[in-house]
Amino acid sequence: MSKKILVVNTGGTIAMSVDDSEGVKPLDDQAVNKILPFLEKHADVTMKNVLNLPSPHMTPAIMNQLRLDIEEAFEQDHYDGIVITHGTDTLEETAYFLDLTLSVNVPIVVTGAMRSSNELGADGPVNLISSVRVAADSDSLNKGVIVVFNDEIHAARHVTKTHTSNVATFQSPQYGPIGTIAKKSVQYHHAPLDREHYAITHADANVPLIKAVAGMEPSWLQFLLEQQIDGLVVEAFGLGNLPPAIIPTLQQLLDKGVPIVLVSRCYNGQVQDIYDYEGGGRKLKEMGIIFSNGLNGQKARLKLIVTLQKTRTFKELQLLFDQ
Ligand SMILES: NC(=O)C[C@H](N)C(=O)O
Repeated sequence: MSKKILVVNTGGTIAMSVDDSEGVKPLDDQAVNKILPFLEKHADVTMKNVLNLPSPHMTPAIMNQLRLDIEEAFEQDHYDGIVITHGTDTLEETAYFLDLTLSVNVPIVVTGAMRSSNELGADGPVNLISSVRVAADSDSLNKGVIVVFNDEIHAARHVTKTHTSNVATFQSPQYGPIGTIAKKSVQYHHAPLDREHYAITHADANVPLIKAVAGMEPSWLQFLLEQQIDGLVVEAFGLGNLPPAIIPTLQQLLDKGVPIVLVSRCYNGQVQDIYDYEGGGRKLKEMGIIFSNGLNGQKARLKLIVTLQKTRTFKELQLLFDQ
């Protein structure tokens, strides 16, 4: 019997077309629907157009609404798997947010396209067919939310967009893909070891992300002191070190009870409390800054938005960021 798969469309280039001036725009009617007849060979597919957004318009609040829409659709009708089509710019963020929060125990696949629907060599149709095949494969159970793109399967926690235009843009720099898609089969090589789930109600915490650069001025960060923020993520240098000039600003935020999560600008490795000079990781740890374990900045921000609903205590947040 063929598996029941729900395809939830949210927009992105997969649902856009290129015009004569080479501008790419969202289509009124989602182009993804045209792919439906090609999916039916692989599963019993239902399509729902829930949004038609370029993914730079995505917000954590919209991601949370998407989670609720998926949970509601799943309650109404039991599906064997769910595929979400999404713009690639923030695809890793929505995939990771859903990985942390979605309480649906079937394969969840996120996909998209780098080339618009009417471009030669459009990658949307093949990515969508691969995603339906992966969602319908029982080996895809218990892998967390996965991203299927360019014949590869990636864990939401590790995948990131690495190229502005190449169809092989999605990579997991630290660990590689967890599986590949062959002409006739789906093959997993390994599974993500750590799975986390947080039951949340909303996703509206105000958490900015800042990136360290050489010669950073404290005045650039004045806005952090002037507005009410719930948390902060800082992309530090290398192993987790910062310019000493910004430390007093961070200390003021900590004194106000604002949790600060540290990640690295490097896309491999983890931040660690090693360097003992001014601004070095060891000093940052002593100040109470929370060290993340290998998440990139944009994902650490989402994890902080989610975990702030559980606790605001620095020590407890550190335990959650150790996972
Ligand atoms: N390839 C894409 O989907 C990029 C597009 N700007 C988006 O994220 O909506």
